[in-house]
Amino acid sequence: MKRVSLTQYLVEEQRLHNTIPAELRLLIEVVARACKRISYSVSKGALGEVLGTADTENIQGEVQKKLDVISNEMLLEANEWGGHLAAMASEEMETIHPIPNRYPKGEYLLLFDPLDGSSNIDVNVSIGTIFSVLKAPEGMGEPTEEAFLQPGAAQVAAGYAVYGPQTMLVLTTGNGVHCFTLDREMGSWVLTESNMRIPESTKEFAINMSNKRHWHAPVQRYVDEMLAGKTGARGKDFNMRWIASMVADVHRILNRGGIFMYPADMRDPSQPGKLRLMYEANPMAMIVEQAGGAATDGRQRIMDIPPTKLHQRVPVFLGSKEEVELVTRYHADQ
Ligand SMILES: O=P(O)(O)OC[C@H]1O[C@](O)(COP(=O)(O)O)[C@@H](O)[C@@H]1O
Ligand SMILES: [Mg+2]
Ligand SMILES: [Mg+2]
Repeated sequence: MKRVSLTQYLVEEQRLHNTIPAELRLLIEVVARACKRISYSVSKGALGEVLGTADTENIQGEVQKKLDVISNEMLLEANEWGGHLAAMASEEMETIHPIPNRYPKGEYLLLFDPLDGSSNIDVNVSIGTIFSVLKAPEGMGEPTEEAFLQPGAAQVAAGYAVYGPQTMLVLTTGNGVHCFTLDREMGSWVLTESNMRIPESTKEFAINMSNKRHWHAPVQRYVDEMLAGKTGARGKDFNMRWIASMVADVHRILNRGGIFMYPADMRDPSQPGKLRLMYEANPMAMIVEQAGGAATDGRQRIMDIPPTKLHQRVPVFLGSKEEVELVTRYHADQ
């Protein structure tokens, strides 16, 4: 197999398609380097004293795990002096993190969920890092939170690293979705799959079924019809998977199809769903669409939602196109 490294891929992509200016390439390489460091920490587990809680809460009132904090620090530290960013924002921080004045600055904004799937850290199940890159608005001056409030359609790059049996980096810069596997001996990311495509139809769904009693009618209807199997309205049997790490669930769907759902429910109208628009839904929506799938909040395309705040939550339905369109239609029927 001819080995193509992440750097070679990025340089070649710019040469052929002009989609990755040097600044963006260097920024992606810094993020990938930070993910490599996170991967090494994750794999050390108890030996690296990285498991367990940090005894702190993040802005969303969630108890932080040590690895949430460590991964956040690694991403901040790596990207602060890279010279390609104006500011960063993280699921784990209350507000934005402008690049300190002692470092050179650039024209991009970086958002991340440093450690996705926190509940799986201590049980040795796949977890990940999700990131999204925006261009700072022209003439922004000092970075503000408002500068980050751009719809997902404005993303110039999005990706995730999954720390599983293998560590992989899945990336899009708007020209397909490509997967790189970490070669631990060489310390490099190697292109192992180009132009990933999500099958349009599927027989597999992912949802936290324990919330069923709280769901709204369209989601009840959609899932009930799948559960009814061959003799029900859908005329086929469905299988279910729920890893409880969005990164790992989306990675499965990218590889073999399926629909992933984290709907809003009737518990707390002030919290429409669990997942965050800026750090989870938007980057994953860009990846899924670039792979031929679809991503909605049940009513509209996720990437068209105008963000109103940094830590905004949204309902998420993403994956194989036919299924996402069907559950979105059920919402419209209501
Ligand atoms: O605990 P639940 O309800 O199954 O939720 C699982 C979902 O929560 C998340 O873990 C939220 O992400 P964080 O771990 O970054 O907070 C998703 O990765 C996952 O899909
Ligand atoms: Mg997450
Ligand atoms: Mg997280």
